[in-house]
Amino acid sequence: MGNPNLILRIYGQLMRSEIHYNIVEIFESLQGEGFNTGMPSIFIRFGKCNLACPWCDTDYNRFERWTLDQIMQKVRSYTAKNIIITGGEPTIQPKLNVLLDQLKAEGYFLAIETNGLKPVPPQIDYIATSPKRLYQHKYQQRGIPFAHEVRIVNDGDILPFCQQLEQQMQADHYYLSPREQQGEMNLLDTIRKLGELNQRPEALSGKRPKWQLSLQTHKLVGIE
Ligand SMILES: Nc1nc2[nH]cc(C(=O)O)c2c(=O)[nH]1
Ligand code: SF4
Ligand SMILES: [Mg+2]
Repeated sequence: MGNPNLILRIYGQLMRSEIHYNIVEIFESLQGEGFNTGMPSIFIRFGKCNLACPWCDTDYNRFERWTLDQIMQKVRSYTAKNIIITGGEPTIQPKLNVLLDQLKAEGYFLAIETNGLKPVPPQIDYIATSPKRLYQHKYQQRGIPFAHEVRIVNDGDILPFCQQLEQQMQADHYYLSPREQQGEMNLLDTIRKLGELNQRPEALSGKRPKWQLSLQTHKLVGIE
């Protein structure tokens, strides 16, 4: 009879080589947004999304099928130790756990960019979430309860949504970002709204968080 451990290992490897992921792109760049702006990072961008925001900047339905080993080889060819799992919406990717286990086993720090409607896998070290005002009703029903940072895009009458999120989501940092549409950024309107949020008596007295500006700096400087 063969060695049962060896058989299990070979079986495990065969199973893993069968797993495919929907990948839009994998690249190395600097985190462009939020608290970790400037951090060298490997971006793994998954296909598909459970929302359809009109100003979305990602062609998330243009993806290819990659095996776990293909992803790992690409990741190992870069130098950064921070991985940003993004999309599309990465939390709806089947078998994400298997890939995250492998990345963790190889010592990577795992950050995620999620719209915050689905639970975040436990392997993730850093959660950045960008809930969407247009789907406000979904966040009232469900939504993750904690994130390291919340980033809201200023796409209209955003203040009630910001206040809703402060109540329902605990976070270390709260950011408002301008919306970019057809190359136009509503920056003046965004800083005015930051002022409104931060001059509320509850914010001034520390009972409500302070909101800060987050820009997509990678677009401003023309990197990926
Ligand atoms: N440089 C850079 N930083 C980013 N942070 C979040 C990104 C995203 O598309 O999720 C992104 C991106 O696409 N590029
Ligand atoms: S949640 Fe993000 S990826 Fe999905 S449609 Fe909205 S902006 Fe695009
Ligand atoms: Mg992007």
